[in-house]
Amino acid sequence: MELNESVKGLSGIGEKIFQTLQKIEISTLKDLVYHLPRAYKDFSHIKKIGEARFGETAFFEGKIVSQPTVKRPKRNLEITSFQIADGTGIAAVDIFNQFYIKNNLATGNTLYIYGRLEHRFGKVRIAVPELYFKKPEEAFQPVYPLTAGLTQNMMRKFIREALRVMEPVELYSSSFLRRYKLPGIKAALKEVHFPESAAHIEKARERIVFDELLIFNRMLTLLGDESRAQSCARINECSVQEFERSLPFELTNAQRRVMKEIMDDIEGDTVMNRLVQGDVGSGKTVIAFFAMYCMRKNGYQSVLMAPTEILARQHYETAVKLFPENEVICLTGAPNAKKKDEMRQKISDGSAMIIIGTHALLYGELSLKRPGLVITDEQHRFGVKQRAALLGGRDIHTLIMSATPIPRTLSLVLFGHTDISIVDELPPGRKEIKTYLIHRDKYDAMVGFIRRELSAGRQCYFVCPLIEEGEGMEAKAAKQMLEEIRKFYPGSKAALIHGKLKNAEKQEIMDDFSKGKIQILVSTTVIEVGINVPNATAMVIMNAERFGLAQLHQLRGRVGRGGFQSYCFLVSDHQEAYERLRVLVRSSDGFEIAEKDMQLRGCGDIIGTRQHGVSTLKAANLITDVELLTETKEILANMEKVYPKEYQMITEQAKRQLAGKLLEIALN
Ligand SMILES: Nc1ncnc2c1ncn2[C@@H]1O[C@H](COP(=O)(O)OP(=O)(O)OP(=O)(O)O)[C@@H](O)[C@H]1O
Repeated sequence: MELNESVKGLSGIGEKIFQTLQKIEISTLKDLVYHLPRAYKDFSHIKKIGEARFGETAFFEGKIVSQPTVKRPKRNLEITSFQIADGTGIAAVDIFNQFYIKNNLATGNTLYIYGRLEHRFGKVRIAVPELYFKKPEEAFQPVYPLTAGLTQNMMRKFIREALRVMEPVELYSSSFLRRYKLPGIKAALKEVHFPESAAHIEKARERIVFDELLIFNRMLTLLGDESRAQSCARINECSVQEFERSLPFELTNAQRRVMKEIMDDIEGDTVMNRLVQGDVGSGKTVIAFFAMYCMRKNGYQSVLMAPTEILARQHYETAVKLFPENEVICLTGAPNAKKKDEMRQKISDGSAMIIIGTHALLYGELSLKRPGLVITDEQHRFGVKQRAALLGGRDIHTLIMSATPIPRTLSLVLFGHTDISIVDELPPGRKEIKTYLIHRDKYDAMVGFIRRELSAGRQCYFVCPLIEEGEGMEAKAAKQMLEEIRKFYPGSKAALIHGKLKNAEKQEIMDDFSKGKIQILVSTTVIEVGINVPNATAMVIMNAERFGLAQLHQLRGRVGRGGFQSYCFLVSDHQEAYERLRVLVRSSDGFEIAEKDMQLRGCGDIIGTRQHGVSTLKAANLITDVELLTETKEILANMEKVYPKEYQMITEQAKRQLAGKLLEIALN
């Protein structure tokens, strides 16, 4: 069978199981054999009770030394207890409701138990025990990520069967495999699922990660490597000093440096392709506006693509302060058809110089008279070239703004073909945001503290997390929060903003909040990126344990944007999350926090990868596999010459995955 055939052809997979498998993104044989174990049970080594550490999960062998006793503390619950000994120690074992096993237990029988050794209530015990009457044949048993309706046994059976009937495609020649000390793909897939030894697992996983990262690197070069086009825009008249005179503040040195870098780019002969990274509140927006200012000064139009409508509006408000109002256009909300036509007209006849909108609105709709620059955010960079082309040609400058700090080692790989500017300085007068972990006992004190902030004229945010069960629930939780808050602070005006509201409603609430007509904004995470209300000084994040650190840092960055001392309260009753959350209490450095977050949770959320582009990585972790990431990047650099056939194969794979991604983005 072929790799991309449906798993439906496998024995045991009918329509119902097929649908269940799809929930964990398995439709084809390829998906199935690349559904890798998240752990292995190690049966290769029998651990002695006397030698295992408490807390260690291991495989034990012992004889039953006490007559099993049965208790029924509740209806439907039966606990069978006994002890085993192996010459080095004795451990107690409890099993629940496993009637079949219970009947086979007798003093003197030998048992194999896989479980966690614990010391509780004065006794050594084996917790979560799995009992075997015979030693399992395999040395390691894979443990797969599952969903309801699937069992480990089923997965093992399906994967074994898939490996038997299909022939994986080998991307490399034997000399390539020898050169990089890699096992063949067939062996690697077999070993990653049904390994003979720990060393085999490591080798097999490395091969699979190697492929993923090589293809990933190729995807990045495909996105970035077309030799830089000649720039169409002739820019020679712009000055940082002159721009600065139109601002209400002095620029920081970092801002000036980055603006200078942009100027050098756009005054050159080839198009700019630059990423601006900076921590929350470091003042990236003004840098974007400087680039637009240069374009306008030289008669070219700029397009600013914002990730949300609220942000597009906010940028519009800033833009009209810096540019003549009739030259700025904001394509958000649903202006009536006549207005829309007028806007299109102004864009195509060149009287609109600054065009702001969301990605969706700007996609494929416009024809610009003199396009010069497209500014987008980091999450939407995949496909930005395609969009630039739609807006009028590939010789347009692009500037990418990153709202998420990405650790340097990683950004060098991810953005290897993009120039990077870092805004590594905050505007003067910013005070560190004081961050506290709030347990239920302290909640009232926090409520009182915020009351004082409100009476001093400040504003605050209360953020409720997205609740898994669906958006309806999310809105409900936030609504309850709003009621509660109105009771807490009867003298202040509070409003609720969430994703289900109409854009015009959202906009009105945001406007009222930024003008100070509303003092308390209760919100789901719609406020996450970019919102800028300098008078807001307190950020309360409910159920903080549900958020990633990088996301919390972004949320926290909504306060502390003016000169006032600001506060962030992470409300959580989940003590087990405190260690992770303390990273935020200790650090205000977005780069450090992002790195920690990636180590703890993988990279998905950080670079917006789950939705946008890198979800092709299943086995690889961009932080822990960073060495292999760099190595594959180096291999790729010479591969076309030395291993042209392999290069071809990798390129095809990369193109196929990229096409899928771009389609996904276009449809979003
Ligand atoms: N040099 C400066 N001096 C004083 N204030 C500044 C300076 N640069 C920017 N600001 C102000 O700092 C605030 C934050 O700037 P901006 O919104 O550009 O941050 P950002 O880097 O985009 O942050 P985020 O990623 O959180 O959206 C704004 O109110 C802006 O007007």
